This record gives sequence, C-alpha cells and structure tokens, in this order.
Amino acid sequence: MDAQHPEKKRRFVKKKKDPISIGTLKEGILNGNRSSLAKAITLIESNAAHHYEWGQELLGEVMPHTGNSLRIGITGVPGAGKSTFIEAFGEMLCNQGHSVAVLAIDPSSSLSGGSILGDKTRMEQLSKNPKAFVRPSPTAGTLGGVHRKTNETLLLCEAAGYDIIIIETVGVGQSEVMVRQMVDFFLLLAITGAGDELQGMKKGIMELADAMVVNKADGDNKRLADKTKRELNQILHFLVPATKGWSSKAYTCSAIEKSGLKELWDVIKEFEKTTKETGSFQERRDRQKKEWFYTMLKDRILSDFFLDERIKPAVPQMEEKVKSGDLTTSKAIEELLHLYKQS
Ligand SMILES: Nc1nc2c(ncn2[C@@H]2O[C@H](COP(=O)(O)OP(=O)(O)OP(=O)(O)O)[C@@H](O)[C@H]2O)c(=O)[nH]1
Repeated sequence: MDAQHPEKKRRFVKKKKDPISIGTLKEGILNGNRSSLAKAITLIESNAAHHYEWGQELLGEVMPHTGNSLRIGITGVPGAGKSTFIEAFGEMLCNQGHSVAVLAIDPSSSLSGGSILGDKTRMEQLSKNPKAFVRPSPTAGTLGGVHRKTNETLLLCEAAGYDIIIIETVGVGQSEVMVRQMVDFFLLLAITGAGDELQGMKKGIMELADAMVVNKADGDNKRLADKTKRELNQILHFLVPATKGWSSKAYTCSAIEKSGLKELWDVIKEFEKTTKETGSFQERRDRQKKEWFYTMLKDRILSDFFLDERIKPAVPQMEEKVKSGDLTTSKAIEELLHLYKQS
C-alpha cells in the first residue's frame, strides 16, 4: 500500500510506535519546542536517504521563519577557553532575555573519526538553561556534509526562535573559513604568552576576524593579556578588514571572572548596527546564500556523477588506463563525461 502512496510515506517519520508528521514537527519547532527541534536536527543529520528527504521537506516548510538571528562564529586554538567563554557569554545573553543556540563544528571528527570538541561533556551549565540550546558537532560524514548539516541546523534553530546563534569551531585551520561563510560576526579567541605573535594561527585566519579577544585576562596574567592585546591590535591594523566598513580590534576578557564580556557584547551590537546601516550585513548574507547555492549544487552534481550506475565501474577502469599510459588524463575524463551524459 505504501508503494502506491509514496507521498503519504514520505510525510511521516516512522518510529516504532509514534509516527511524527512533518506538520507536527514544524508546529513544534515554530512553538520553540526543544524536543521537536532535536528530532528535526536528527533528521537533518541522518545519512539515510529517506530522512534526508523528510529533513529537506521540513526545512522548506520552516524556511519563511528563518534569518532573524544574529549569527556569531567563535574559534580559538585548543585550550583558549572556548567552552568556558561560550558558557559565560551565553549565560549573560540569556540573562538579558536572549535565547541562544550553540552549534559546534569539529573538523577532527569528520577527518579522523576522533574528536577534539565532542569527547567530553561541554557547557553543562548552559545546556541546562531553558533559554539555551547546545548541540554538539555532527560526527559522521565529510567536512562538506558537516557544513550542510550545521547550516541547516542553524536555520532550524532560527525557526525555533533562537535570536543568537553561536557556531563554535576548534582553531586548527580546516573549518574557520567554513564557519566564516555561515556567520555575520566572527570572533577569534586568543591567549597570552604563546611565543610567536600569531600563536600558531595563520595570518589568514586573523583576516577572517571581526574582533579578537584575549581570554584569561585575570590574576597575574592580566598585564600580559593587555600586552598581547596591543600586539594583536598592531597586526590587525595592517590587515585587510574582514568586513567592509568595520575595523577589527583586539580586546581582553576573563571567561572565569566573567569580565570583559559585556564590553564585547557592546562591540558585537555596534557591529550589527553599523553593518546594517551601511548595507554590508545584508550584502554578506546575500553572498553567503549565493555561495551556499553553488556549494550545494557542486556537491549534488559530484555525488550524482560518482553514484551513477555506469560511471561507478568505469572510473576505476579509466584510472587503470591512465596509470598504464593507455589514455591521457584528459581523454579518460572526456570518455567518462560522454558516458555520464548518455546515462
Ligand atoms: N585563568 C583562566 N582560565 C581559563 C579561563 N577560561 C578558561 N580557562 C581554563 O582554560 C582551560 C581550557 O578551557 P576550555 O574552556 O576547556 O578551553 P578550550 O580547550 O578552548 O575549549 P574546548 O574546545 O572545550 O576544549 C580550562 O582549564 C579552563 O578552566 C579564564 O578566563 N581564565
């Protein structure tokens, strides 16, 4: 019977006893129901084809309710204090009446199967706050897959009414650009006394930042933190600004003492106000949507190509021919594309 009604089958998430309709999930999300949101994210993150379809259908339904948050990206080398900072910063925002969703991207989980961010229970306090929603990094799949899942989770969180979305990534170089492509404001968390002035961070990553904050500016470390802040400001002064019309600066804070957080929030609010006035806020959002469209299109074409029934066996054959010198690389590619276009 299901086979005769594919539409009907498609509209239901089949759990053993409790089928959930897309409509119910949508309603739950729009009412800010956390369990509906969590179920929807599970659909988005699932690698099963039918879940993917349901997830996309749901996303289409909630799309008109997205786009209303301020999206903040945070990165920093391991040990910079990201969890401590986000927990304190998130609590402060919740106390001010905001609702905050925290999503994580952990490149190590998709590249090696291990995880830098995900292994331990993180941000326990914030997770318990009724105005906050903390979601660990999707662990399975390629970095591109993690990108899609995080981007779609962000949209679901917006539909659920979270007005501040924080996307955290561990600062090891692979995922900063990806996060920058998803957020309005990008913050780099730094620490003092790491010897070389860029603390292992490439200049390219500093160029992505709308602000840097030297964490752990407390106790004996305070003076050193101020010194690092001055050094970073000197470097930032010579870099191309990450956002048109905004000059990125360095600040200090202590996540443990909860100092400097309010000042940093004032900087972010000022950024939002200025960039909305100049139009660069919307320009970036439009550019991100365009980039996202092309990323998804290329991903889709790639997987369609490599999963094609005729292409699958032909690729290793062509590879052998290229290796043995029977065919040039260009000729082998031409033959594969010819085959693909016929199928
Ligand atoms: N003195 C001081 N220590 C801090 C501060 N923030 C974090 N720490 C400490 O720095 C260490 C690392 O903090 P985490 O928040 O786990 O830092 P992280 O490694 O960037 O974060 P994860 O990505 O969660 O591993 C912990 O021992 C924290 O207690 C701070 O403001 N002052």
